[in-house]
Amino acid sequence: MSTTYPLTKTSSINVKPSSASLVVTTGEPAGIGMDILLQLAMQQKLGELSYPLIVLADEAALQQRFELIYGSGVSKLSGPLWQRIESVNDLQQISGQTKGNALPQFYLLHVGCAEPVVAGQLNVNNAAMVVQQLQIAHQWAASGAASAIVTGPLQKSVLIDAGITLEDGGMFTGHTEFFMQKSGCQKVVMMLANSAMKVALVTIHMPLRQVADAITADNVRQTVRIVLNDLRQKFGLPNPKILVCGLNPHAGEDGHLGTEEMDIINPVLREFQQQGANISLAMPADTLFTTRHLQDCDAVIAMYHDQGLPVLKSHGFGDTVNLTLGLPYIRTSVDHGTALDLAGNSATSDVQPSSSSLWQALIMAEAMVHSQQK
Ligand SMILES: NC(=O)C1=CN([C@@H]2O[C@H](COP(=O)(O)OP(=O)(O)OC[C@H]3O[C@@H](n4cnc5c(N)ncnc54)[C@H](O)[C@@H]3O)[C@@H](O)[C@H]2O)C=CC1
Ligand SMILES: NCC(=O)COP(=O)(O)O
Repeated sequence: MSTTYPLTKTSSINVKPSSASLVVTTGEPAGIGMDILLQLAMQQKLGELSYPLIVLADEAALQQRFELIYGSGVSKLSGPLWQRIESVNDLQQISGQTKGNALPQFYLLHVGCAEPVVAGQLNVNNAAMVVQQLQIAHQWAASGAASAIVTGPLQKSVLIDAGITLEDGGMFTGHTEFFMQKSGCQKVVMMLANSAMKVALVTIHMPLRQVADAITADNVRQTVRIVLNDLRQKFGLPNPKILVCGLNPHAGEDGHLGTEEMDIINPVLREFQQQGANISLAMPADTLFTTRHLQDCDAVIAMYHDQGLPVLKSHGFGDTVNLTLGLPYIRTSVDHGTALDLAGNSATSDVQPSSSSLWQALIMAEAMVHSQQK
């Protein structure tokens, strides 16, 4: 039997009795972000979360994506997928209404695209809507109206092509830098985590040619400080063991293959060792990432993006979480990009929710909110 549209409902609804909520940005509208959210909703996963989900997306694009993936007649739909709200305050106002209707899987705040969305086709004219989602999410999290931000993937290149910049006028390089600048932080750390390992980065989105110059004592020191602090506070590890990659092959081979380890990285790491931190000196990255070293270590600090992340993703692409350490609020994200080749493709509709990075990012954000509320 098929169920007819609309998928939203406008009558009174219940929300879970909590003041906490997770705000989800769906990111690039032509990409896979909305698809994965809809899959989780269709598989009744989102209702398992302890906190209501407020999703930022263009409603027409969301409806259209649903039809592309599932067709226009759906037999599995036992309740509304979403309830449209106009502002985060609506969640508080509707929380008292209990008329016995089934809960929606999520609450939708419509953020309109300038032009119709075509799955898989980037449109520079819709880039402003992507950044608008980030601005709303930041405002809500910074004001405490939302408890955490969970981001879907965006296409950095289309934002750059649209002339969108970071707060300081610099190139739009990613969510991490966007939220850092919006929050007035001087430094945050990108960490990716899965069941095999956690990898944090000293430098994030920059050309390889600039990386060596960005490995300064101050940068390494701030990275280690933030990682230690957040492993203690967010992951409940009172004395985490951290291994640190060198920058150069063989960690510089005693200065014959580069001197950053001797001159910059190790002096900073010795400061932390002297303060009692369980942290290594710079190790050759190729052998650091072996089972013997990884099995009893809590986190790895890598010097640059493609030193650490390919190893991590080879152990769990699709169920890794990207999180930002050092922000004044919780922010988790998917590990994958916009996957334009998969957007709107019905073949993705049977993805296993437990192996979805968005699901992992949601449950990690939920666990962090929960531990903060204790
Ligand atoms: N969190 C974010 O906003 C991220 C955004 N990006 C951005 O995404 C854009 C595209 O980047 P790419 O390097 O092509 O990476 P990508 O992750 O979009 O795609 C790489 C390959 O992985 C596949 N793939 C991606 N997600 C998948 C999923 N959930 N399940 C199965 N297969 C999946 C794609 O089909 C493609 O073959 C870039 O603009 C990049 O900056 C990349 C990583 C994270
Ligand atoms: N490799 C992760 C990535 O590029 C995502 O970055 P961000 O948008 O979370 O800053």
